[in-house]
Amino acid sequence: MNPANTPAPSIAPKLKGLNVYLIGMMGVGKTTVGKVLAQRLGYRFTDTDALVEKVAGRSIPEIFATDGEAGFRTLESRVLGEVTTYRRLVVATGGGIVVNRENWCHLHQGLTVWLDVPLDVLMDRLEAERDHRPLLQTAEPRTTLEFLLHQRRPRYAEADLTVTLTTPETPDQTCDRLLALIPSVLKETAHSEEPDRDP
Ligand SMILES: Nc1ncnc2c1ncn2[C@@H]1O[C@H](COP(=O)(O)OP(=O)(O)O)[C@@H](O)[C@H]1O
Ligand SMILES: O=C(O)C1=C[C@@H](OP(=O)(O)O)[C@@H](O)[C@H](O)C1
Ligand SMILES: [Mg+2]
Repeated sequence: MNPANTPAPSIAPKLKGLNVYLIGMMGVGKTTVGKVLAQRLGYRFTDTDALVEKVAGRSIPEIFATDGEAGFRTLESRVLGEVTTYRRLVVATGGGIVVNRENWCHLHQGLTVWLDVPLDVLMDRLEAERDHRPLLQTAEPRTTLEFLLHQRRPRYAEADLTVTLTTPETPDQTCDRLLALIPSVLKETAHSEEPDRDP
């Protein structure tokens, strides 16, 4: 296992340029862990939420307010399609990206990783950040989160890898466990090496 913050040079070549897509509920740490993972792999990091905001020129709450969830999902699918034309990316996705079946055509081109974190931990983490998550602007955010997780769990379970948080750990420790699991799902012959393309 790698000590925290050290690169993982032996894993990156095994990925042969495949993008890594982090999926899971709001608050599981896709954005936070994704940044660390990219650093460790020597990959670039991107976040579909940030790309949606850039394309729209508005924040996610503003997009939901003006165009509704449907408008947001259209933009999200579009940026995901664009992201998949690049290689060597760690991609933090938005929690609901798994719901649209067509998005899986893109996600399945890379390695998908479900970060699974208990609901209580999610609620604690999201308490101070609910303003940034329009879907949690309800009278009973915990019930909402529980309902969404129930609906989405079968989709998240389609990931190539699952990393479940059982005890509190840092994003680096989550990365350690994830990096250790990656070789188990990579076939030696899968995906030939191709040169990088500039964005
Ligand atoms: N391993 C962790 N331990 C404690 N807090 C974390 C951890 N990972 C993420 N967080 C915190 O949880 C919140 C949500 O994390 P974020 O990366 O935005 O999740 P997501 O992108 O999955 O919605 C942030 O405040 C972040 O600092
Ligand atoms: O779960 C969802 O449907 C959403 C999750 C958010 O991203 P995070 O999962 O990064 O919070 C963001 O895409 C949007 O608010 C909708
Ligand atoms: Mg995020």
